Amino acid sequence: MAILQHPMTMEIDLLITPEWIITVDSGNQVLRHHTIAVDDSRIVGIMPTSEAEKRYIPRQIVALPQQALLPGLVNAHTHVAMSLLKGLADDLPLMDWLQHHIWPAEARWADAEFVYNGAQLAIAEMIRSGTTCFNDMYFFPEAAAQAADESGIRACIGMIIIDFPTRWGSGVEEYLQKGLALHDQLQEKPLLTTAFAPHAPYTVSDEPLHKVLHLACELDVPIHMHVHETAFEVQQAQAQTGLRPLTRLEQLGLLDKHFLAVHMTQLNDEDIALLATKGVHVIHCPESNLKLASGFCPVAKLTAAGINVALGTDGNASNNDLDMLGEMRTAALIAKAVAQDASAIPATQALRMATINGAKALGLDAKIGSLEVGKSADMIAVDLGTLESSPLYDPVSHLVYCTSREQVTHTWVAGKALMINRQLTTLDSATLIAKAHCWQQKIGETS
Ligand SMILES: CSC[C@H]1O[C@@H](n2cnc3c(O)ncnc32)[C@H](O)[C@@H]1O
Ligand SMILES: [Zn+2]
Repeated sequence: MAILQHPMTMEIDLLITPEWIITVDSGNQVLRHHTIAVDDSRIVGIMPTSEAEKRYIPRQIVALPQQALLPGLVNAHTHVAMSLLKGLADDLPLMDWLQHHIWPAEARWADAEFVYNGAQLAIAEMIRSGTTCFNDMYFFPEAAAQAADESGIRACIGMIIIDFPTRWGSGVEEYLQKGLALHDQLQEKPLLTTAFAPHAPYTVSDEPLHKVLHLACELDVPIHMHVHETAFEVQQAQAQTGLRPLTRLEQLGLLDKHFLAVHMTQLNDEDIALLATKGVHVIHCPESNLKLASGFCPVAKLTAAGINVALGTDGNASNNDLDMLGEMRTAALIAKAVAQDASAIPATQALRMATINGAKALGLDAKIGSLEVGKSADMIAVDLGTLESSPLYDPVSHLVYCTSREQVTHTWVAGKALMINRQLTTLDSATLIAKAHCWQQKIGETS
């Protein structure tokens, strides 16, 4: 028997009707009484609910009467495996923390299993706090890639370069060769991309940077590096070479729209003009910068100069969480203090930094970063009907200034639900906690 259908009806995977849709498109729209339609991993429609109900025959319907639906958060700089070192060494400045605590611990413990277990733990924390894409820099990137692939999260995996031998390899040539092999392998993984990740100006010499530049151009992938993180870094480079690190990178030809400069707490007006002219992306990690007392990134000045500023948590050993909602709030608050201007980085701008700006930095903005027809369905739902969120005049204000990560109820990547009503679908929390305790016992005994 033929079933009569509306002439325009279409079978699709999923219809979601939240209380608010925060698009983060160019108009920063906040829509009510609207529904989002998803099919085959992509957003196929955003329209008034009454219209969507007529137009689609969904295989699944999700009603979110208290929630805001927004693009998944993009953590544009992290070291996922370092979740296993969370709280191991606190209250120290960067170089003391790295040289006397973190590097020795990594030399002892950071093998493939450590990276795989740490990455799983971090990915679970990120999915639970609304991050749908992360940009990583760490040894054994193939283990982080495997954890990301199995979990269903989107990730940009760093092909690291550092001048000294580590458990992952004997030096630059081996790192490059292993990184390129991983890049080839990941071509068949639609959610995984790669970036070159030379560690920092003080740990990577000119020759490897030349090679990175050449290969990054050939493969058309971003380059991601810690730069101008502390005053000491800049002073030491000037004393040793006569050049500020950023000037050296410019002379090497690295600065362009493929370059992601992480931290950037030490910037003068000339540096800012250079970044703007070259189209460099700045990745701001305010909580790591605060905890290590590294300095303040002048985000309001960078934004005013037209520079794309995205947000990262940095690793769990310097933050000590991977909470992008919290990072967004810290970024908005600290920008006002640094600029001595309460209007610096308003809530809409902070939300863009945590979403579309991260997507732009990673070269993924045609795919993710906003809720628009044609983009991948990387989305999160946040409960704004809680006591803490009441009353509510402006959902974007609440998302930035008064929402905790426990209010994230659902997380989707490419249309697949990775968390439903706070239950992870691809990872088992109890197993991850047990594994973390095993590592804690091993590492704790020796530190
Ligand atoms: C080459 S793998 C990444 C390497 O970076 C270290 N690291 C973590 N956080 C920071 C930071 O804020 N500045 C510099 N280096 C950092 C991490 O421990 C790995 O050794
Ligand atoms: Zn870092």
